[in-house]
Amino acid sequence: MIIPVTCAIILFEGKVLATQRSESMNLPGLWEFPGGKVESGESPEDCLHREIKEELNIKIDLWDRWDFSEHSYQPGKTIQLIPFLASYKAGELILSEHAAFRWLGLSELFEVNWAQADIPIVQELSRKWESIQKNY
Ligand SMILES: Nc1nc2c([nH]c(=O)n2[C@H]2C[C@H](O)[C@@H](COP(=O)(O)OP(=O)(O)OP(=O)(O)O)O2)c(=O)[nH]1
Repeated sequence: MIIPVTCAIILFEGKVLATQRSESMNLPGLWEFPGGKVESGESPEDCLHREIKEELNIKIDLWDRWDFSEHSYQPGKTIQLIPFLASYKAGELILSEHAAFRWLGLSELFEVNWAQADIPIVQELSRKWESIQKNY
């Protein structure tokens, strides 16, 4: 089974938002880009706007969609993580599900314990960091 999950790489003032999964979530304590499972009939973009509003109470603008990263945490169940580059638009950040958040700069990207599926995305972000900062 492949489970499509969207996530937002949210940029603001030269940093990127990372959120820590709480004890009530799967993969507790691990860090991720916020987002969630795509519901049936929903576009990845609509899913991301909905999840970000629910989880963080903020609005974002979506930019590029990046290639997905796949990881199987359990046999027979593969997470297909679909990343979108995004920027913070409006609203006060209030966590409703996560345990914590951090705005990370380039040198801090690997300070947190990322969920496995996120690691290739964080590596890509690190490689593209300078050009991304020029464009967004
Ligand atoms: N949102 C998100 N989930 C991720 C990331 N990396 C990663 O492995 N995952 C995994 C954790 C979960 O197994 C799954 C997403 O499920 P979720 O629990 O966040 O999504 P959801 O709120 O729609 O799910 P549910 O509680 O309604 O079942 O994908 C990531 O960067 N962001």
